[in-house]
Amino acid sequence: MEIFSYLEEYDYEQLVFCQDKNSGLKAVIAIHDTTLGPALGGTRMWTYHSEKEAIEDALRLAKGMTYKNAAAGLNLGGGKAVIIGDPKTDKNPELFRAFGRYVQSLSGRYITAVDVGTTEEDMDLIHTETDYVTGISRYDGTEGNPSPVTAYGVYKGIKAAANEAYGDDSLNGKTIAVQGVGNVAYTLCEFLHKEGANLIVTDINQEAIDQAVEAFGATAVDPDAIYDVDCDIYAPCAMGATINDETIPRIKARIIAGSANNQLKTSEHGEIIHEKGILYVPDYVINSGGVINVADELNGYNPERAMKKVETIYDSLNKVFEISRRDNIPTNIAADRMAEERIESVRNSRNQFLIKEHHILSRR
Ligand SMILES: NC(=O)c1ccc[n+]([C@@H]2O[C@H](COP(=O)([O-])OP(=O)(O)OC[C@H]3O[C@@H](n4cnc5c(N)ncnc54)[C@H](O)[C@@H]3O)[C@@H](O)[C@H]2O)c1
Ligand SMILES: CC(C)C[C@H](N)C(=O)O
Repeated sequence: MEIFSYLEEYDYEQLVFCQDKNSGLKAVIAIHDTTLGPALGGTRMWTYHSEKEAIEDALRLAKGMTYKNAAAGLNLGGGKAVIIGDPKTDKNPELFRAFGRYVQSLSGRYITAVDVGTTEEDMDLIHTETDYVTGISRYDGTEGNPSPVTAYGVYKGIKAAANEAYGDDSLNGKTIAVQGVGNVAYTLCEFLHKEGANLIVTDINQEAIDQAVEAFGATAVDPDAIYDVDCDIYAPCAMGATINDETIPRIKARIIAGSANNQLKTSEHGEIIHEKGILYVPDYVINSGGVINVADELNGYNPERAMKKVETIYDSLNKVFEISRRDNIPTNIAADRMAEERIESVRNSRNQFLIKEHHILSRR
């Protein structure tokens, strides 16, 4: 991988390598674009098979956050961090403190949060070294964990998609195949079950499957079988790139809508499913509830205000569907257009020199 040519191709601003021998920290922070404000995005801890895989993940996820934050109407840019390691066995307080010091060294250009493999407790440890962290436990009413709010936004987004595809947003009687029943998807299943949807679930963790079967009367299938099931909606809620050449011919759903980041292996896969008549709900729009929630901490957390903003995911998706229909383009391209227009309009209005720019964090 030629790093500088990759950064240039997708216009990344900064890539930071963080190493601390004592704690075993090996992390990468990627900052994609700070036109709209400081880059906000979570920290993922994962057992990457290679350093290249970790760098690529950080870069792809950071770009996704630029689009997510822009589409959600937040005054924030996009960034993401990955820590190389097994979240079950490689965590220690010093590792997160060391990581926190690297976040602090960026002076607010990057603000971190929870992602796969990290928790509110980890954010608290990071917070001992830096203020540039959200999702910590001191905020009343949130518990710091954005997953339930993300789940609510995904639920609203699935309803918007049902309305677009079927002319009615009720999910009663719809069969929904949920891939990965972790933090977000378990709460999502609660909403879907309450509304009368039939659930098919899978996970690589048998305990998570058992819980969903027990609580929601879900039907369990093996991880690879989820692509073959008869369903109305496929909800990818585990890792990315599950919509690819191998899986598309197998997916029978009319709608693809879930919480996972970077669901499409490449943008071209969005075109292929569009041509097949599958309604793809752009991941970074439907799963923006969590970042909307933690971003509210930057203004002094107000749960009602945060939830009101999360409700707007329904309307944002309607806008995406409208652009897609109007211009006859895939929904992923329509969402990109919406986000890029917002970034460009701010970029163009920021052409005056200011001695000291106003900073979103100045209110903290
Ligand atoms: N937590 C949030 O607020 C939030 C916000 C936006 C996006 N997301 C994205 O949503 C997805 C889920 O996040 P989460 O916080 O629920 O994570 P999580 O780790 O709690 O849940 C993921 C689940 O997927 C399972 N899984 C992993 N690989 C699998 C596979 N191949 N097949 C089936 N199951 C598999 C895991 O065992 C786990 O139960 C991630 O892609 C994350 O980036 C999360
Ligand atoms: C809470 C967010 C800042 C991070 C979250 N994992 C996301 O991808 O949106």
